[in-house]
Amino acid sequence: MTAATSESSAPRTLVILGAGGDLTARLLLPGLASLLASPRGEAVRLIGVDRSESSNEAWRKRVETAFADAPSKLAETIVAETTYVQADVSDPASLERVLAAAGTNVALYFALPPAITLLACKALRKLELPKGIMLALEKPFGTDYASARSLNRLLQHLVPEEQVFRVDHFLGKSTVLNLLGLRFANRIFEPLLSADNVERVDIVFDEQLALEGRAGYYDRAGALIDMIQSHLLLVLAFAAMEPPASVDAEDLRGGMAQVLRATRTWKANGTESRRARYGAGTIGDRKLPAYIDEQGVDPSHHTETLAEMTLAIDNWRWAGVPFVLRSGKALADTRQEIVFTFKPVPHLPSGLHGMKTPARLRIGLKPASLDLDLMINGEDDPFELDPVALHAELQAGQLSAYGEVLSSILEGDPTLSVRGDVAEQCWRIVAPVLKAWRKDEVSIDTYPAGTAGPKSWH
Ligand SMILES: O=P(O)(O)OC[C@H]1O[C@@H](O)[C@H](O)[C@@H](O)[C@@H]1O
Repeated sequence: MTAATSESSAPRTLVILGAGGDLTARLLLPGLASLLASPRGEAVRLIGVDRSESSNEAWRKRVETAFADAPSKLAETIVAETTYVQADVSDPASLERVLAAAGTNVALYFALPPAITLLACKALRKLELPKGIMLALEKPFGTDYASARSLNRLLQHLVPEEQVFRVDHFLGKSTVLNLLGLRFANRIFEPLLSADNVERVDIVFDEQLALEGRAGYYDRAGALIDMIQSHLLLVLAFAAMEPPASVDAEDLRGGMAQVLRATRTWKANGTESRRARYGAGTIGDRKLPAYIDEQGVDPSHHTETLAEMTLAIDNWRWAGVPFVLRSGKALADTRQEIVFTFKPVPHLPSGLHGMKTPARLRIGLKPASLDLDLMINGEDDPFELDPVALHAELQAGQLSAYGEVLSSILEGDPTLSVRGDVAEQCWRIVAPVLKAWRKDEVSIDTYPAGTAGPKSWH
């Protein structure tokens, strides 16, 4: 695997910019703990950086609390040694202090909103960076195609591409990575996965979770940018890419870029897309207000909480097959899967009857599972077809998705991070839909929270 290594053999120092934030507490620190407690854990130094005044002691307590669920010797050492630096990351002098504290073998994790990450990168341009420094950036990477391109250009001035980690935790999900083994290590599915046999592909990520207090971020993003522009397009890349020669960073990311470059909205103007927003409702025993009544939401943003878009892939393998990507919040069920629906057989022998559902291959993202839906001869009337499902439950990986992502950053292996051109392609693909929505060419529907979406969509 391609690995950007530092010459120093000192343990890597992970510097979290935005240490006081929600992402650090909810995902990064628990992810780090899961990595440290696994056989892949290695010694690492940790420095927390934020603009608010705090102390080493208070920061240590936060780390200790976040590590509580996955204790390990390595975690104990980190807690004992970790330090906190108060700094304004947009100020070069402050960042210089941070880098001085970090030493030589450094990974800088920007756990910050995109606008602040941009300011921090601009400030870094004024400094001499330690050789081999890794820069890890959270999604969303830019706010559109143009801003993603200019952020990429800025990063190019800072470090070589293999030292940039555009984090998308879906690439760390064992269930997404399963696609590679399933497709490329078994002869039985791959030859079938093409326009010759597949009628459509659905990539669905429906959640019961609602806004969960994230208005500050979500009300500007919405379901399309939050889930489809980033995560689901990467899942599509894994589901549709050509078999790569290897799974190293060059081949895998090259394969993803190639298929995404061939991907476009089904209609050039993006008006085949659909969007909706939840109204008041109940999920289980949780009563939810309408999205627009959630705290911090500005109704004038017209933010959607459910988005669907249909894509075409203009290449030999997939020409004419619709890929339907959909994700929403506050829905009745958690349905998170990739479904390949196969075309009808060329000829059903006359006399065999009762063909109800097409054959389907379903890959569950949460929980990890594999299903093959088939029609076979029924028990009573041997010429009557009945549906049958072959079902396998798959083991989820030992590491959380963030544990996997952090492991690759600490090892300096960019395979599971988003390459710059891939991030740009993802923005290019959704651009017609964003434009159509801004111009109100696609109406915004509503659905009561806790239902399967707008009635008109069924
Ligand atoms: O199921 P996971 O791994 O938490 O991923 C889904 C989450 O992914 C995040 O990136 C989105 O911002 C969330 O809105 C979403 O809920």
